[in-house]
Amino acid sequence: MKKYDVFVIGSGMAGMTVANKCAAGGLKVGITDELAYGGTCALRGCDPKKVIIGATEVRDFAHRLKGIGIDTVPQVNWKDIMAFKQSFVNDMPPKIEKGYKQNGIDTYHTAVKFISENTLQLGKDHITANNFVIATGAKPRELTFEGGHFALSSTEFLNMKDLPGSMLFIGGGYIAFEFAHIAARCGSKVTIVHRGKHPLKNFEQDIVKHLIDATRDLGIELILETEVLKIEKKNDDYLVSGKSGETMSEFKVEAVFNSAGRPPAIFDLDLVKANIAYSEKGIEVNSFLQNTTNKKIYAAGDSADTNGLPLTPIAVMEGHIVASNIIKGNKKEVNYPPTPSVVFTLPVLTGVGLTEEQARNKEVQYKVNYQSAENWFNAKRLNVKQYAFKTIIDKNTNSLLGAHIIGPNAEEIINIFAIAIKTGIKVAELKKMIYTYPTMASDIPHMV
Ligand SMILES: Cc1cc2nc3c(=O)[nH]c(=O)nc-3n(C[C@H](O)[C@H](O)[C@H](O)COP(=O)(O)OP(=O)(O)OC[C@H]3O[C@@H](n4cnc5c(N)ncnc54)[C@H](O)[C@@H]3O)c2cc1C
Ligand SMILES: NC(=O)c1ccc[n+]([C@@H]2O[C@H](COP(=O)([O-])OP(=O)(O)OC[C@H]3O[C@@H](n4cnc5c(N)ncnc54)[C@H](O)[C@@H]3O)[C@@H](O)[C@H]2O)c1
Repeated sequence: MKKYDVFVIGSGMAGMTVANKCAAGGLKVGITDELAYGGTCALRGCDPKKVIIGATEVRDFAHRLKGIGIDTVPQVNWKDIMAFKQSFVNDMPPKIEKGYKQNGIDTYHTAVKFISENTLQLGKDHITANNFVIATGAKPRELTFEGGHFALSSTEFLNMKDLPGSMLFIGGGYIAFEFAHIAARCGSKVTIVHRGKHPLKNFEQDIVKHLIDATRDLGIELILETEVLKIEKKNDDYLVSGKSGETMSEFKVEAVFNSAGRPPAIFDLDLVKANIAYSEKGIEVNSFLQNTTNKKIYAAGDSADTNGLPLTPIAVMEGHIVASNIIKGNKKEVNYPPTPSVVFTLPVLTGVGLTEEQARNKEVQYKVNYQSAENWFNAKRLNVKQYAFKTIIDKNTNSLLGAHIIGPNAEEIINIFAIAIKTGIKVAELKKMIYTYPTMASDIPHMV
């Protein structure tokens, strides 16, 4: 039986970070993944999505300036942008595996299961290790209603050879909004069906309202307070049934996508055999990211039940903490800085720190600046309809508690607000900074 100091399950951002750092720290490391090395972000998430969005940004910008400087709005060439996207995806797995080999890491390509507290079944082989790291990420929620299996995943969206003429997204979260905007700008007729009253429920709802307007302006049908309960195949189409109160509604589309959430990918690992405590949210861990019941086990990224958001930078951060605790003993406790989060629609929606509702529920005196900035120079020169912000300021310390923006380049600007919250810089100081002009950042002093 092969024995390792550390064996990592899952080669996404979390697993890769742990494996490379532990190997650099002199430990004997093995890693396995049931899919190609690279994980969700690089192969079927953030990166390929962002490459495709590049093309839709050109179309969106041209559309805004049509008749005021631009004559024709270009079409997105789906096949070409998909080929460009694929060039990034194809590069990753061999590059990552080469890096592992150079670092002396043993590489495997098999799904694993625990057979005891310190043994894994890997194909026909057994492997033992002083520490195991569960970094298996998350998978699309299984849709258990009738015909749920007809719904395609976000991965299948990112691999579509041709764009269907119409499509429906189940659930109104990140994936639905981002992919719906891509598809609508590439010419598909899109519907989003969300069960709750408020889509993107963890974002500042006054800012989400502007995205709802922009989404409907784009021609996307956004159906709220409706739960999808059935999908039927009707010749080449799908009939999707939803329920809102006592009212049933039906939608006929060429493709249906499952954007109903992503639970942790831990339920096939036979965790009980290894005495590993877990919940629906992931592997249960203490502040060192070590499992609460089996001390040989650590977890990082989307598969760990932590207070960190299921986002790439958090997976990387947790990976570093796990590696450090394995190498040097439990010394580093996880402590999440203010985490900016982005919905890559056009316009971009983003936020960091407390929402107004969260501030209300805390014992803190705060003031709110909420304003539409559609008449500001930046909105007018770019001809954007949706540009708005909400900042929440602690009245006692005069520092920022939260910032929420929809508008051009908001995905970049929000990082400045994240630094402001983390450092506790006074609003007066933030206002006194010199910002390049005319840029989106030059609006910051007027937002606080
Ligand atoms: C469509 C989409 C878009 C996203 N966009 C963004 C974004 O723009 N920004 C952002 O910050 N985050 C984004 N995310 C979230 C981000 O991708 C994840 O938070 C991040 O990839 C988590 O990294 P991880 O290492 O925990 O898991 P993963 O990257 O999912 O890696 C886990 C790996 O474990 C493997 N695995 C699972 N089970 C087993 C098993 N039993 N045996 C062996 N291997 C196994 C999987 O094959 C996978 O490769 C997006 C997610 C999706 C789905
Ligand atoms: N830009 C980004 O950072 C980014 C982009 C994409 C995905 N992600 C990550 O991926 C995760 C999963 O994204 P997601 O969009 O699938 O999930 P999500 O959790 O953001 O949203 C899913 C929504 O679907 C609703 N829903 C579930 N079943 C339904 C049904 N039968 N009918 C109607 N509505 C239903 C839920 O109420 C929920 O609000 C996110 O939590 C995020 O961490 C991040």
